[in-house]
Amino acid sequence: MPLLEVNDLHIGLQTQRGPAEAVRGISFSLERGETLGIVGESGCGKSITVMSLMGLLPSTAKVTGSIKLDGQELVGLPEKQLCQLRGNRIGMIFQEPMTALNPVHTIARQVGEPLMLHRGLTKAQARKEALDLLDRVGIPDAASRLDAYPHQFSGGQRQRIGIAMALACGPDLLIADEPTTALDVTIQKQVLDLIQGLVAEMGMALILISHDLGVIASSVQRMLVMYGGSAVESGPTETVFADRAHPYTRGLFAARPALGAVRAGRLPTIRGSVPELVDIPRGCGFAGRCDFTTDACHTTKPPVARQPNGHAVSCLHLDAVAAHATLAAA
Ligand SMILES: Nc1ncnc2c1ncn2[C@@H]1O[C@H](COP(=O)(O)OP(=O)(O)OP(=O)(O)O)[C@@H](O)[C@H]1O
Repeated sequence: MPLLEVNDLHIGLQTQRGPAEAVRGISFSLERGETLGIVGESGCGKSITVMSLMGLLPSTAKVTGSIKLDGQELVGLPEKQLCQLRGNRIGMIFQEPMTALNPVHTIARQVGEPLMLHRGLTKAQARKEALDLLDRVGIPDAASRLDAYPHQFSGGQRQRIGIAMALACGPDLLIADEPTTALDVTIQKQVLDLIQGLVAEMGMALILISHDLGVIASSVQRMLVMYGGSAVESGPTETVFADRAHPYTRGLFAARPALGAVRAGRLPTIRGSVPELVDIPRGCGFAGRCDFTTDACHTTKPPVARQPNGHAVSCLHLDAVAAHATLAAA
């Protein structure tokens, strides 16, 4: 049985322009210790998808479909039971570390709290464990800083504290939502290396959200490309990188600056922008921006074409896209 199994997940939200679907029938699974990256432009539904795994959606959100953790259904689970999973079986690292940290509590209390709540440790035991964790994530001189407050740390150190909190109870699944985006470029790699090292060491499964394809390439075994609340392409990372079968995936790769390359002219962009939720076409979400669109794309949801190696693509015009790619490469 997979550790996580998401099946036909739909998430409806209330927006200023009325109710709309932010996630439109997404399915994926994750084995124990497996790593999955989710990519896509801002507003594609990446965060909403992982928030639903944590039971952290707005109370007005309507969720249908299934999310199973070790076979246990999470959709519809009462808040009290979801709370027992959050921070215990599932840990989350947020883009902005202060999302997880409370500015008025010491870091010893914040890192130790999940251990008292979920593992029944005493205050003294939790403090000792917090010290070990803070050492492990690289907080210098952690013993003398246990009673310091979040604002007394740098951004990179705050993210390390957030990582210590997420890992405190040894979760089976770690979710990292753009964990380095808010940090200085100089420390982004250190924090990413720390997460990767801990994931490997602790044998956790990882879901990493990133808009940086370089980060995805170096960090995860499988990837899922999201657009308009749907998975347009997914599969082993190297296969998706090699094939780029969906026009949206191709657009993301084309818009990526090549490392060390001398740029001649402007970088290509994907024309148009991510539509508002209420404006996403009924058929393929990408229809409004795609060069291969026909009338059918606006009305027909493309079926998923799945290869034996797990590479899956949803597009009505796969042959035309592939032929165009071959011509462009020649
Ligand atoms: N609480 C909410 N109420 C209404 N709409 C929301 C809410 N949260 C997110 N949305 C909308 O849902 C869509 C998906 O948002 P989401 O944050 O999941 O995107 P994302 O792909 O993670 O982007 P980013 O990288 O910017 O976080 C967006 O159109 C967003 O405006």
